[in-house]
Amino acid sequence: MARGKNYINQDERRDHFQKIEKIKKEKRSVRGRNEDDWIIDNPDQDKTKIAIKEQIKSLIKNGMRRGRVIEVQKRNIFIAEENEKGMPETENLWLCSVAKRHFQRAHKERNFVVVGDRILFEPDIGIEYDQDGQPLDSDLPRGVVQHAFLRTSKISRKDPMHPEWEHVMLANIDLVVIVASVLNPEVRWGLVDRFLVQAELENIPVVIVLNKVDLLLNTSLANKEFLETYKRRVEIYRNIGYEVVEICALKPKKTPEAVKQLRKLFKGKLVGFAGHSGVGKSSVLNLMRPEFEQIVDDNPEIFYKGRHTTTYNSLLQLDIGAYAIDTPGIRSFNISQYDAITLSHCFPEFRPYKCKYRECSHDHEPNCGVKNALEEAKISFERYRSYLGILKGLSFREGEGDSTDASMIADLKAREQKRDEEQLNNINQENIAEERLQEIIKIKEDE
Ligand SMILES: Nc1nc2c(ncn2[C@@H]2O[C@H](COP(=O)(O)OP(=O)(O)OP(=O)(O)O)[C@@H](O)[C@H]2O)c(=O)[nH]1
Ligand SMILES: [Zn+2]
Repeated sequence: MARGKNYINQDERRDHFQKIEKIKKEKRSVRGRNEDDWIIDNPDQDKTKIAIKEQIKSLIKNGMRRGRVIEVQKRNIFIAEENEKGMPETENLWLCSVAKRHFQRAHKERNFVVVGDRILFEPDIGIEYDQDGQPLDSDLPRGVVQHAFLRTSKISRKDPMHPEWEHVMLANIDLVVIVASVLNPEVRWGLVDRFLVQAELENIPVVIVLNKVDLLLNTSLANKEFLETYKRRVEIYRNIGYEVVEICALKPKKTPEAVKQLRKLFKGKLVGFAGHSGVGKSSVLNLMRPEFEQIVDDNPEIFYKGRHTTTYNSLLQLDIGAYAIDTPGIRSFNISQYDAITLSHCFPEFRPYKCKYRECSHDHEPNCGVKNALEEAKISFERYRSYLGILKGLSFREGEGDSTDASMIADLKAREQKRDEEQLNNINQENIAEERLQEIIKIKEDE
C-alpha cells in the first residue's frame, strides 16, 4: 500500500520508525488526560498484559461496557457498543456524557474523547426512565464514559481557537483517505501534504483520492495548460509511491475501476476521511454504503437528494466490512511544529539523500543532499516548498496559497524558473543540433 517507498535499506527504515515511536511517546505524555484514565491499556504502568486483562474483566463484571465513540456533539458522546471482536455495532447506540472528573484538569486537548476512540462506559443510573425502560429525555439509553484506551493512531491539528491545544480529528484508523477535488474547488496540495505528514508520522497507510474528474473533460474549466500542470502534480505523488485514485463519485459508472479499487482498499478497515469542505468526501463514502448499491443502477442523482451534510465527525458502517469516519470539511489545518529531522522523514522522497550536517534543515546549509536533489529535479519544487512551509510553521488557510512567506516563495520560484530555463536551454540546444544535422543531411541530399 501507498506509503513512501524510498527507504534506502532496512536499517534506515528501522531508524525511521524508532524515531517516530519516540515522538509518539513524547506526545502521549503531554495529552490532557491523567494516567489513571488510561489504567486499562497503559504500558507505562507496572502492569502485565494479564493483569490489565483481569482488570478489564472485573470492570466489565461490575457493569462497565466496551464502546467505540461514533460521534461527538459538544458534551454529548454517541457510543456504539463493541462486540467480542472489538468491532462497533452501530445499531447498538448509547448517548453518553464524560465522567466529571475528566473535566477538572488543565486542557491540552480539545476533547477528552474523539470519534474512533475506544472507551469503557457504564449505564447512567441518574437518568429517569419511563415504564418501557426508555430514558425520558431521549430515545437512546444513557451512559457515562469512565475510561479511554490508548490510541493506536491519530490525525490531529492545532486547535484554531486555542493553538496551545491539540485537536485530534481521527483516532484508531487503519487507513487515511485524503480526498480532494480536481476542480470546484481545486486541489489544495499544501493541505494534502499536511495530511500526508500526519499519516507518515503515525505510520498509517494513506490513499489520495482525487474526485470530480468529470470536470476535467470540461474545456472551459480545464484548458490544456491546467491539464498539464494537474497531470504533473499527480505524477509527483505517484513517483513518491503514494496511491492516487482518480474518481467521479457523482457518476461512478464513469470510473468503475477506481470504485473497485477503493472498495478493495477499504475492505475490513476503519477508514478516516480527511479533506477540504465540498470536495466530495461524503459522496465518495456513499459509494460504499448499502443504500447506494440499490440506487446506483437507476439514477445516482436521486441518492444525493437525501444526502446528509456533514456537521460532526461521525463513524459509519460500510457495506464491505469496513467502517469510515467522515469529518466535516476543515478550513484551516495547522499541524504542530516538528524539528527538521522528524519532518523530513515524513517526506519519503527526501530520505535517500545525505547531507553534510546530520541535523540539516535542508534550508540554508551547504552541501545539502536534499537541495542538490532538488536542483537535479529528483525532488519536486512543490513538495520542497511544502516542506519549508511546514517547517517554518506557515499556516494553511482557506483562500491562501500553500504557504504565506512571500520572500521564500519568490526565492523558490526564481530557482524553479532558473532550472526550467536551463532544461529548456538544453532542449533548445538539442533542437539546434537536430536542425543543423537536418540541414547537413538536406545539403547532402541536395548535392
Ligand atoms: N461534478 C462533480 N461533482 C461532485 C462529484 N462528487 C461530488 N460532487 C458534488 O460536490 C458537492 C460536495 O459534495 P460532498 O460529498 O457533500 O462533499 P464533502 O467533502 O462531504 O463536503 P463537506 O460535508 O462540506 O465536508 C456536492 O454538490 C456534490 O454533488 C463528482 O464526482 N463530480
Ligand atoms: Zn540537507
